[in-house]
Amino acid sequence: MATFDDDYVVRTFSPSLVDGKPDQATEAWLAATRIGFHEDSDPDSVRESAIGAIDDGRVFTGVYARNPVAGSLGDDWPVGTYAGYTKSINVGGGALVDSYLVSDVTVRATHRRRGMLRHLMTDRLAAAAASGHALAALTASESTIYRRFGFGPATRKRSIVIDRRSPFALLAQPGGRVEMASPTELATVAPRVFAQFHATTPGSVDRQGQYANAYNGLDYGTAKPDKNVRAAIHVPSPGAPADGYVLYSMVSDGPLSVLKVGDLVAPTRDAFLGLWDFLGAIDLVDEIRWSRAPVENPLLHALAGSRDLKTVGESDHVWLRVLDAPAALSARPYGHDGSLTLRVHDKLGHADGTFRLDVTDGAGHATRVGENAPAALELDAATLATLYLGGVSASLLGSAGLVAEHRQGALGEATRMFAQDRPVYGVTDF
Ligand SMILES: CC(=O)SCCNC(=O)CCNC(=O)[C@H](O)C(C)(C)COP(=O)(O)OP(=O)(O)OC[C@H]1O[C@@H](n2cnc3c(N)ncnc32)[C@H](O)[C@@H]1OP(=O)(O)O
Repeated sequence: MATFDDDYVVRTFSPSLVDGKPDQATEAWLAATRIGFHEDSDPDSVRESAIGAIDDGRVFTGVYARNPVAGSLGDDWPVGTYAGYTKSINVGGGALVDSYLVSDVTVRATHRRRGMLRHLMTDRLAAAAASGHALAALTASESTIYRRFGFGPATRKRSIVIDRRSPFALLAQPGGRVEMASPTELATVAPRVFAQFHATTPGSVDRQGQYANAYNGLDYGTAKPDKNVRAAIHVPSPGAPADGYVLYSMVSDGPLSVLKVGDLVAPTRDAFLGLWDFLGAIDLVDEIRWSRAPVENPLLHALAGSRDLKTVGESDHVWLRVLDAPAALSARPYGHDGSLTLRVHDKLGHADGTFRLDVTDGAGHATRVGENAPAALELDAATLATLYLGGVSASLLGSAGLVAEHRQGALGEATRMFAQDRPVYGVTDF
């Protein structure tokens, strides 16, 4: 029986431009990912993706058929694609951990279910672990694919709709002031505000280079002027730099006039409430829709008419993967002191073993201990990833049947230890 290597050759390379355009390998790789995600091959989008990928330091991996069928897409078009790069993740208390991000995973329909994803994921995660990454992360197209590779859902997002046909009023008046901003102003404000959000929000993933398009009033994908987008900034006091911003646009949905919140980044209470006060004050709006709302949303509690806010969807957002358990567990701060021994099962091996976590004055120190050391909790690598960030409690994961408690009270202890002092949330799509 033919092996993977008989049929395919795997090439890993850095994307590059020649005379401002993606070189042949880069262009073919990007065009192939667009087939996988049902996106068009607009040359502007392909160029912008290449520029963004270079800015991020992405490494592309392509799987190429050794014997392509005559007349099929060119030999330089991969039948499988995969990208990896490094960005930081806030793991709590302002601790940022450089993590290995996985993106653009596609396998051509004519080559699927032959183990190509498994081959790529196994090989690339091993390389990421060998290069010293303690964590990997991705956002998933489907929720049933990545658990088998040790990824667990770590942050969630909500889609909300606010009925603006009822009066919009906040219970507390925010400080500071909101004004509409020009795209040029936003290009300076947005990266700084996001950096503040990223430094203070557990679960935040640093943003990729292509976000600069949105900050400049351009379409994220094509870098063409986005004529529908509007921007506003929040300023905490006269003359102070802006500490929050929102990008939004108006769309029609049948008879409804809808304000769509595109990107709202507000690291402070006043910025968050001030920007919402502004959005709620815009006339000729029937609904406000926001698809990146936090699960623990202050707006629900801030609204006088809280029933006007409806959650219309919720899903997993960032999936984490622990590649080095002692390093990852030692990197984040903890809400409660204590000691826990965790037995972790990991089919890919990276986080497999028994680990003792000691927390003193909120600082964690984790070490690998002997396989036979008595463990208080037992879980698989995907569940460890979910537990790690603190967005889901150990007790809840225990109730879901994902953590076995071998010492009475250990689930409660882990719940207190892993709790974050701020809601776990992120505003980066990658
Ligand atoms: C991080 C990201 O980029 S998310 C985006 C992922 N890409 C997409 O959704 C684009 C469209 N889909 C595809 O390109 C492909 O179908 C992929 C990448 C999802 C799967 O690629 P394949 O090469 O067919 O997967 P492969 O044959 O290696 O399967 C590996 C395992 O995952 C499972 N699997 C693969 N696809 C799916 C799926 N859609 N749902 C559930 N399980 C799946 C397989 O059953 C197999 O399980 P096993 O090894 O435990 O028996």
